[in-house]
Amino acid sequence: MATRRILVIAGSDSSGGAGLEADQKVIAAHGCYAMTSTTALTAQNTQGVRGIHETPSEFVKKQIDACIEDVGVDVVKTGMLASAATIEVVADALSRHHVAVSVVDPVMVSTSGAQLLPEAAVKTLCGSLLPLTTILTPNLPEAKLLLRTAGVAFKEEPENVQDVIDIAKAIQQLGPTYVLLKGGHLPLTKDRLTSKKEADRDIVLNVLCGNGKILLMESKYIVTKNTHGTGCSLASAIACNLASGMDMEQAVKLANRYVEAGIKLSKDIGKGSGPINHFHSTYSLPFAPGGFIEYLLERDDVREPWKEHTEHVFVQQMAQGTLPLAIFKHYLIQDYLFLIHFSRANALAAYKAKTLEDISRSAKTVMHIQEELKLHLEYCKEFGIDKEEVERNEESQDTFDVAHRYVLDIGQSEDWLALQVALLPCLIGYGMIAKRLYNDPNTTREGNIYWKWIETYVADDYTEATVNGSELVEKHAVRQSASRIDELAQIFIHATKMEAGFWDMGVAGA
Ligand SMILES: Cc1ncc(COP(=O)(O)O)c(N)n1
Repeated sequence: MATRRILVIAGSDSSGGAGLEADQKVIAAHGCYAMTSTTALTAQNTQGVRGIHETPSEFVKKQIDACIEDVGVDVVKTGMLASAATIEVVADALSRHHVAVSVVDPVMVSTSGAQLLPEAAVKTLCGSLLPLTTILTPNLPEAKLLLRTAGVAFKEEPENVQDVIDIAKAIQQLGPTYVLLKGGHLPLTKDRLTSKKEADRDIVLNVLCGNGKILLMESKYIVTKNTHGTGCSLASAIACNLASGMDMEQAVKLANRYVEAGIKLSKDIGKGSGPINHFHSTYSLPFAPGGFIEYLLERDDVREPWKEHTEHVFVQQMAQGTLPLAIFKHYLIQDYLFLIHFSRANALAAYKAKTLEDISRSAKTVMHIQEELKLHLEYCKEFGIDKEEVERNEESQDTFDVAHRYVLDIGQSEDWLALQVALLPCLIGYGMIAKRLYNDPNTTREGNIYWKWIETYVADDYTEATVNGSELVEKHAVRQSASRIDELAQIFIHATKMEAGFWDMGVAGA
């Protein structure tokens, strides 16, 4: 999907819960691209507004033009506009740049009671901006102020649903294509009536009016102090949904649910009315794309088992050439048998893969292992072990048995990626061991009968296989959830311990 660009024209809330700070969080959480034109700075926190520093209107215009003339824009969202002059600038910009969709949150007074738009500017808002607005999102106090300013008669104290609908309709007459009248300031009773009693509050009713239709959206009234910036967040969520191509009803319904969950899942921040949780459905992975394996190896719970696997005494003795030959021979035979099981596991991975590309990759690995097995037999010959002897040997029924059963069990009970991760410690482990020993000046080269083993696993052939396998895992890792990544890490740890166990078996088994 093309990048969806949202230009926010609003004030900054230094405490990050409302204003363009909230807008940008919402936009990021929706996967859209946010640009800003800052109308004012506020010194603000969850308890109140301490000061307002207005941006000169000409500068607001400069920011808008700079963004749209270069990046372009899909939806403009406005919040605190601070002055009549800035409202004129915004209205002029919407016309000049032929902005197709605009979401206007008529911010006038903050929840904490600070005046964010002078009363005198409300007239300008009605006259200049509302006729250009795609959707206006007033709360009830804002709606009343708009109607009073426009000189429209309405029922000041709505008592039931119809009264609220009438207000929404009256606002729509002022020019916006759609009006979303937010009912958070007037929770209704179970019977959809107004009540002065706190205990009767049960339902929040939002009314969407436009396109000749009225849509009533109800949600449960939530008792919470964390509502700072809900209006800003709702309008931004609508802007994102519209930019994504949704129709108005769907955009508003989804945005309502987004904010509702944000209120429910908010954490107390600050001493006053805290912000909603903007990222309740955004789970970021602990690694950048392509960095899954590196992340795994750096994890606290992986480092120790990984070291036990890759720096095992068996490996160190190979490097020094001091590993008893009988132990190595036993290992060679067991490794041959292991490779057969490793092929089976890869064949199972081919079966579990969803695309032909991934099936082919696993099949290629099986073919690769077949070649490796031939080389392995030749290698065995050098140590005086012939094919018959290798095949006469039974698998040891100890750790080794447990090790390949574990991989195959993961393969059967879990998904394709889990199986790939279970195979990973063997695949990349051998490559990393060999590379380290190959580059270590302390490794004995002259006369070391195990030097060839090291060379085998730094050779292009094997390196290619590890790159192939790693890329495959990386490609799929970025599509997982954070909690799944944790589960995969546990599988990796277990499989790594099995690899270390394989070396243990080598040392003990001969
Ligand atoms: C910069 C800025 N913009 C908007 C609001 C309204 O948010 P709320 O109604 O939650 O106080 C605000 N407090 N500050």
